[in-house]
Amino acid sequence: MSRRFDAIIVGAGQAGPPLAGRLTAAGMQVALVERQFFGGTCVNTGCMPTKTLVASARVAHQVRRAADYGVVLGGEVGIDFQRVMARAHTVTDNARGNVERWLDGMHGLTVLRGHARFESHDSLRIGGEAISAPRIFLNVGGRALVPDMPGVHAIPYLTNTSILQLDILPEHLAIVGGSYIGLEFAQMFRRFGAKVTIIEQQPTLIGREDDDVSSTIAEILQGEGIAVRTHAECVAFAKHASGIAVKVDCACASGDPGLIVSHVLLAVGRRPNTDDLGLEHAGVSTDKHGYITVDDTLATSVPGIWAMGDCNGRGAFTHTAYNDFEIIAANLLDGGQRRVSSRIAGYALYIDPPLGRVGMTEAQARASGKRVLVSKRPMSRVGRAVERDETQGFMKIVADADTHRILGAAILGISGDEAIHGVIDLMNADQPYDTLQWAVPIHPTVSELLPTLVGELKPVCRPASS
Ligand SMILES: Cc1cc2nc3c(=O)[nH]c(=O)nc-3n(C[C@H](O)[C@H](O)[C@H](O)COP(=O)(O)OP(=O)(O)OC[C@H]3O[C@@H](n4cnc5c(N)ncnc54)[C@H](O)[C@@H]3O)c2cc1C
Ligand SMILES: NC(=O)c1ccc[n+]([C@@H]2O[C@H](COP(=O)([O-])OP(=O)(O)OC[C@H]3O[C@@H](n4cnc5c(N)ncnc54)[C@H](O)[C@@H]3O)[C@@H](O)[C@H]2O)c1
Repeated sequence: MSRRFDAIIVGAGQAGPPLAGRLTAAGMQVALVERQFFGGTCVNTGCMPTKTLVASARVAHQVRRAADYGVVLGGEVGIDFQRVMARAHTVTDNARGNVERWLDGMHGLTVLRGHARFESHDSLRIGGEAISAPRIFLNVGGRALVPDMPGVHAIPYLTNTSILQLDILPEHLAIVGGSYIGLEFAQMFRRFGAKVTIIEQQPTLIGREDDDVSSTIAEILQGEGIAVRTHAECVAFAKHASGIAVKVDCACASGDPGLIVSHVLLAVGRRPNTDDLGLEHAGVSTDKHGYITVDDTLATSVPGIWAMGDCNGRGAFTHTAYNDFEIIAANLLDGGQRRVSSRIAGYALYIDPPLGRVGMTEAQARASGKRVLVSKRPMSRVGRAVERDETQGFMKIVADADTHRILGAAILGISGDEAIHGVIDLMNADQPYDTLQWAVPIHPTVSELLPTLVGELKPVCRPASS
C-alpha cells in the first residue's frame, strides 16, 4: 500500500524546499524526500562553503598587501587551515540546519529521509516505503563528473566535495579544469599558501568567455604565482613515490613522469543525479548526458512530472534552480505564463576580483549578425578601484546598434558581481541603453561608470563571413 499525497518533491536543493512552502500554503499534502544533506549542493559542497573560503583567502591576500596601504603588521601572515575550514563548515551547518528545521516544521509537509526511486509514473519507493501523487517535482541536482581519464582510479583524486574535508593544506595542488570550480579553488588555495597548477584542455581558461576576459583572468592568477597549463589534451595520472604524477603534455616522453604534485582536484564539470532515480519506470526522457528533458515550462516527457534545477540541464546555478521553482509555482498556483526561455542569463565567477556577467559575450554578439556596439574601460580608470588599489580587470558592454538594447556585459573587477546588476536590471526591464545615460549614480562606486560606458559605445566591424 502506498501513501498518497497531492504532490511529491524529490530533493531538498534550491528549488524543492521553496516549492514545498508554496504547495503546502495552497493547501496540498506534500511529501519531500531528501537522501543526504538538506540544502543540496549550494549549501553543503558548493556556493556557501566555497564563498566562505574565498572570503578567508581574500583577507589573507589583503593582509599580505597591508604595507601598500600604509598599514604596519607585526610579523609574517599565517594561515590556520583548520580554522579556515571550520569557518566554512559552520556556515554550511547553520544553513543546512535552517533548511531542515524549516521543512520539519512546515504544516502539510511530510519529510522523508532516504533515496527515492520511481516505481511507476506516479509512485516512488524510499527504502521500505512506497508513496504516490498526481504531481511529482524532481530537484535531484548533480555531482562532480569523474571522466575515465587514464590512471584516474589509481590515485586518490579530490572533488569539490572531498576537498572540503581536508584538514592539512596541500603542498602542491593540481587542478584539472580551468572553469568556475577550478579557478575559485585555485586562487583560494594559492592564497592559503599551497603551490597550485591549473591544467585545462582548452586553449584558454574559462573558455566560454571572450578572449580578453580569459586572458585577464589568467594574468590575475599567474600574477599570484599560480601555474597555468592550457592545451592539456593528454592528461594522465599515476602514483609516484613523492605523491601523484600528472602527465600534461601529449609530447611528454615515456619515462618522463610529468608534474609531481601532492593532491589532484578534478573540476571538469558535473553530471546529473538521474542515473539512480529509476526514470525508466516512469518513462521520463533524458538527453545523452542524463539531463532530464523539459519543455519551456519545465514539464518532462511525462504529464504530471516536472524537473527543476541542475538536473534539467537548463541552468547550472543556484539562482537558475530557484528561478525554476518560481516558474513552476507561478504557472501552477498563480495562473502565470512563465517560460525558461525568457530568463536572461547572469552569473559570476568568484575569483578576486570577481567576474560579473550577463547575456551575450562580445564574440557571440559579433557572430549573431547584429550591428554591434562595444564599450570597454579598464578598472584603472574607475575611481573606486583606484582608491582601493584594486585596479585589475575591465568593464565591457555590448549593445545592438539598431534596437539600442544591451546584448551583454562583463565586469571583471572589484565589485563586478554586484555592479553587473545595473545591467541585468536594465535588460530585464527591456529598456534601451540610453536610459542609463540619464541615471545619476552614486559616487564613488563601480556602477557609476555604467552611464559613461554606455556613452562611449562604438560600432565594431562584423566578421568577414557575415
Ligand atoms: C564548488 C561549487 C561552487 C558553486 N558555486 C556557486 C555559486 O557561487 N553561485 C551559484 O549560483 N552556483 C554555484 N554552484 C552551483 C550550485 O551549487 C548549483 O547550481 C545548485 O546547488 C543546484 O541546485 P539544485 O537545486 O538543482 O540541486 P542540488 O542543490 O544539487 O540539490 C539536489 C538534492 O537532491 C538530493 N537527491 C538527489 N537524488 C535524490 C534521490 N534519488 N532521492 C532523494 N534525494 C535526492 C541530493 O541529495 C541534493 O540534496 C556551485 C557548485 C559547486 C559544485
Ligand atoms: N561562481 C559560480 O556560480 C559557480 C562556481 C562553481 C561552480 N559553478 C557551477 O558548477 C558547474 C561545474 O563547474 P566546473 O568548473 O566543474 O565545470 P565546467 O563545465 O564549467 O568546466 C569544466 C572545465 O574542465 C575542462 N576539462 C574538461 N575535461 C578536461 C580534461 N580531461 N582535461 C583538462 N580539462 C578538462 C573544460 O574544458 C572546462 O574548462 C558550472 O557549470 C557552474 O554552473 C558555479
